[in-house]
Amino acid sequence: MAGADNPDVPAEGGLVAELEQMTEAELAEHQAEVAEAVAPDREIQAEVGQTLLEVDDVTVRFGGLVALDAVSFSIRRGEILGLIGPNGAGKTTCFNAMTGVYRPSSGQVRLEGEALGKVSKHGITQLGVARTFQNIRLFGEMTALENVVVGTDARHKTGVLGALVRSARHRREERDAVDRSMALLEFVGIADRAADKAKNLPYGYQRRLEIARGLATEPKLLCLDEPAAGFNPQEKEELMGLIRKIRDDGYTVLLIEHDMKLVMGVTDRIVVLEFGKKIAEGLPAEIRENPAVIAAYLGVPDDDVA
Ligand SMILES: Nc1ncnc2c1ncn2[C@@H]1O[C@H](COP(=O)(O)OP(=O)(O)OP(=O)(O)O)[C@@H](O)[C@H]1O
Repeated sequence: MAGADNPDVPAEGGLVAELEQMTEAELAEHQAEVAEAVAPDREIQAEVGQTLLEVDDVTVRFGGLVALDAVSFSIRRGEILGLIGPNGAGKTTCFNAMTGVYRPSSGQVRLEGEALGKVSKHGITQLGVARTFQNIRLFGEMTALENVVVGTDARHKTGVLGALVRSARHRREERDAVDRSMALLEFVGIADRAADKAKNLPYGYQRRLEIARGLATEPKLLCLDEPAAGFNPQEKEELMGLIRKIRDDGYTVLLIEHDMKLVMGVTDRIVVLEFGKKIAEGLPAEIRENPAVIAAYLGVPDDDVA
């Protein structure tokens, strides 16, 4: 496995120094190579705008509490969809119903037309839905690079036997995984700390590492649960740039976020939940003017809104 002694991992600062010495043309070519490595599945771009995932009349109950009440919406390929609503509105429950953590009490979630009701959490990841968590969940004792390499496992084709005998395919997959993981770390802007243990990374780096790990599974849909929590305004600005870059690289993104400015600034469309029900759906400009949304947020300070 990759690690501090692995020759594939550049020495701290090595990559940054290398990039600084490149001409503009070399840098552009290098960035195109990184983008290609990050999203190898280019065909997804051809289908931008088609429905990727449908939440169809989904209800989730916890005993007597209806956390999600007959909610329906679609996520289209190539868009950044914002899922917002006051505290307790049902956003995380919706994420959990989409990613197999909870099973809907009724209704269906479908990915590319395939019902996910009986698919395991791992199976849903393999079908192409990745997520990050409100509370960061990294392998603290592993390096940043190793955390991302682990994420690529969802795509490996070699079975246990192939891995045990270290077949040629297994070795190639391992090499490709390290290369792609390095490209992902560079893509999210933390390649200079690839060899550091995750637990020793600054908070903002850990959040970016979670995103890199999600992208490592080559998801059709990347779900981000409050990725800007705890960020200062400049970090939020940079995160918005990264989320746009992910979308521009061909991915589809679902975003739960508490910061209204960030949500309005980065999303293509927004779905609003309140008390488990969908109360609005539309373009950011429409949502901002929507009377039901304004009423739902009345009295909620600007930076506590999502
Ligand atoms: N596992 C659970 N068991 C019981 N009730 C739950 C569970 N998960 C969520 N709930 C309840 O369901 C409702 C919706 O919660 P959810 O966490 O989905 O809201 P949210 O919009 O993500 O809120 P926040 O912005 O505070 O994270 C809340 O009333 C919550 O207390």
